[in-house]
Amino acid sequence: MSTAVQAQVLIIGAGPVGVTLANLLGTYGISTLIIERNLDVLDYPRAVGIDDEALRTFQSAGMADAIVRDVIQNVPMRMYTADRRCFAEIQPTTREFGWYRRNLFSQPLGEATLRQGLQRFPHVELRSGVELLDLVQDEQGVLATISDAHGMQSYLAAQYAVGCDGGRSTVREKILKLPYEGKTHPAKWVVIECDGDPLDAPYTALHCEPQRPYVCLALPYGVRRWEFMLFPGEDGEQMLAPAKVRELLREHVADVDALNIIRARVYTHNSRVAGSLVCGRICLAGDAAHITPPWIGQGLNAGLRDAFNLAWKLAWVLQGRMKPALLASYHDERHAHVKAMIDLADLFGAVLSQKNRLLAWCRDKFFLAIKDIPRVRDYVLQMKFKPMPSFHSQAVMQGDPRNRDDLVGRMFLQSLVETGEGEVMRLDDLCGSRFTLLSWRCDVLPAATVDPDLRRRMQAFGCDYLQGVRSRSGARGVPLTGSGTVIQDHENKLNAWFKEKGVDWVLLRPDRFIAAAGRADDAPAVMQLFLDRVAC
Ligand SMILES: O=C(O)CCc1cccc(O)c1
Repeated sequence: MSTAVQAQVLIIGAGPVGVTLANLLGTYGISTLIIERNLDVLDYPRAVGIDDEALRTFQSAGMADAIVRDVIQNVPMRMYTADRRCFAEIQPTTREFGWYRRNLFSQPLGEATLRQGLQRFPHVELRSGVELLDLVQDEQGVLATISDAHGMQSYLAAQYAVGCDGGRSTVREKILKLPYEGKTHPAKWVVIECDGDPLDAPYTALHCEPQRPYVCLALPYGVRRWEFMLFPGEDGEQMLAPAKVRELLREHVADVDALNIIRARVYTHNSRVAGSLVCGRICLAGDAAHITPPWIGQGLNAGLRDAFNLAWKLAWVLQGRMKPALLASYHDERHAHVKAMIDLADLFGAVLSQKNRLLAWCRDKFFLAIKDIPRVRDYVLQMKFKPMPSFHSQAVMQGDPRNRDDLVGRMFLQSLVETGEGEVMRLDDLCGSRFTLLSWRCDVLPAATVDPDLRRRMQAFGCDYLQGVRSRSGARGVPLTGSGTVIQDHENKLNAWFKEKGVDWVLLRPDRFIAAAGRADDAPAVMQLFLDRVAC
């Protein structure tokens, strides 16, 4: 067996989270090796929901447009009472982060697209048919023992490893021996899919019928999915018999015998999170780190948030820009949010899959009674119940009076901006894989007064300076200049945001979270402080 440093990062598991992480690391210039036990992408859809934060993550990896080609965007979710009246609809109108908030995708197609994305990077390699046998770490790095498809064992060395190896993660269970805290819900569900969608129902429908709660949704390219709850005493495997499957569908389609059923599977809902997401040089992401019931379509999205949060931190540490201790912020920032999402999904599940007829009747009466109260309707319709990440960690600048703590740790909006060359583009595409100091209608780093060493430190840290101005400000045809790169607010959204928040600048991380924010005069001092805290 031979040992060589194979990569800066070793990813175990090439599911959607592992491959997204590899795409992001590839974008940041990090040599990455991703190993996967299976030879191919699994050919059946599991997760279906892709939200706006996930699309923003793909955008950062240069993959959003390719992914969206196979996505149904802006799909509502409706909830129905026991007697089939719609008592709530979720269809957010916001595109605050540049994308629709509720979208449905086909996981096998999405994964194939993400794998194609890896081919852009000579420094990223995917090895399939490879199983992890062991993983050890010391102060220098990690060493994996692997076995290939022929049973040949060898070693792989890397500086960091990330376990993206699913709910039954070897990295979490066998290597790190971490608890997977939470519960497995007692009810099993049968998931059935057919092609040639027989229904005209382009939304996700949650049917809260106590006699058998079920979910019905439309996936890309004419696939229709149903998920039926099973009752105690109903055997999952027996319910997959073709006659049983058609029996489940009989009252939901006109001609059940004409359906082309392409798959039927049994699954259980889990609500679990690993005790820690960072153990020295080994991290966990995706289902290896947490697992969420599907009710609010957040399982995969949570994993993609992990990838976005972790990728730049690994890159900055590996490139010697950021202190390695800052990697701990990955756990701090993700663990709390994941827990909040799981709790919300559990609450949805408990309310919507109520089997007690009296309680279900009370629920329906209650929701029907409040559904037309404008504030309630807006709260549900706009998905305001969704817990948005809000970080308090070492990787954001909290606790300095010159800094706006209430804005720090939240995701910044994304709008269209116009460059000096007149090109209209999404803000994130302009920020690229960097930190961005974005000022609004002022120069917060004027060359005449600001220590040139600060600009040098920012540059070395990987931070650019953009100066935002109102659209069509200045004289017609005269280029706008400043000590930063001047951009125009193409949609007037930055103007509204900065006006409402009352700050003159924000410091954006590569994952588009606000690391610091404040008034013009304070920017140089806060920037110095931030760099003192995080930079090497
Ligand atoms: O977000 C969506 O539209 C789907 C959410 C969902 C709910 C219940 C089951 C499931 O597989 C997905």
